[in-house]
Amino acid sequence: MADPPAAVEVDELVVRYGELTAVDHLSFRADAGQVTALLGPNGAGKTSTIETAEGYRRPAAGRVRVLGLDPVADHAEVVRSLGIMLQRGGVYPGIRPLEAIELFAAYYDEPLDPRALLERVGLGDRQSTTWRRLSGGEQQRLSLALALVGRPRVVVLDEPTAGLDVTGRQLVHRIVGELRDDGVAVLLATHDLADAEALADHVVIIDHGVAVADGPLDRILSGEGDEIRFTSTPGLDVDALGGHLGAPVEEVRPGTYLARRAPDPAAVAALTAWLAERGAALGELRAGRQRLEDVFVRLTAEPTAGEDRR
Ligand SMILES: Nc1ncnc2c1ncn2[C@@H]1O[C@H](COP(=O)(O)OP(=O)(O)OP(=O)(O)O)[C@@H](O)[C@H]1O
Repeated sequence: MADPPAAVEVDELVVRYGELTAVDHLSFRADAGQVTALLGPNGAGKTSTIETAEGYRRPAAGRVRVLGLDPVADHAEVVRSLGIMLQRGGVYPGIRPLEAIELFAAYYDEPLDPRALLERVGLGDRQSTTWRRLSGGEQQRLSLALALVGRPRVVVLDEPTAGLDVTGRQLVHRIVGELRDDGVAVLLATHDLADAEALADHVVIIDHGVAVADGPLDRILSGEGDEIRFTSTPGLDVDALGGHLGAPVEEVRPGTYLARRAPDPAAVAALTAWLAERGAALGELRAGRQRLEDVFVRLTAEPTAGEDRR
């Protein structure tokens, strides 16, 4: 059976600025009821891709479809189905949160209730403060509310937790979870890899305009699978430990170790017994599943001269 149409489909997309190719034959899809994280170092091409999906930029080649529509040719229709959380403003500085939400709500046939939405983003007690006097985190919350008011089927969040306190961050996490449960496609561009690891179902990592990883989060984190990563006292005898485990062990950073063997319970037991015999500490222990940050760094690190990308 054919796959259902993607909420966002990026197909061999090329975006150029003069001589510079910012996005270079990029393909990926974001589906309904899923959070798709778009990750990449500064200048990787994330914003260029998102702006093309929003219809603000024309592809030099390839194409983008949002709910099967062309974001440039069908702009008005795409904008009605798309909720975009802008990083900065986009509203008149003298406007108050409730007014802003009511103003945006007027564009839609069946908007969410503005007062309830204001409460949902934790701004119930900021109704009469003007935008310019809201704190940075409060402005972020209002931007999120404005993205949601039209009940969008696709939501684009650009750094939604940047500058938010712990409560604000938890609130964004909860709302993203609710959107996913409601069948909304969420496209999340972020540099916060802990956020991406906590929220994403699907991950696309871009580097120099090219996808260097694209797949379900679980598959990306399981990677080659055959490794145990742990932290302990720096300077452990890795050769002796390797002999004990029957696999090479490397101290990848002072106090962070990688044992290249299948992370079965026997191997973990052998490792912890070896550490206990020497009175060595055990900090973080990751068996099989890598951290998204480690995968990201490995895939996007610039190779130094004479070194291959691993
Ligand atoms: N309007 C523009 N004119 C010229 N070059 C641009 C323009 N916009 C982006 N670029 C360049 O295109 C490349 C990709 O930029 P883009 O903003 O898409 O990356 P990004 O992944 O969103 O980066 P960041 O994480 O820093 O926001 C960069 O080299 C950037 O300098």
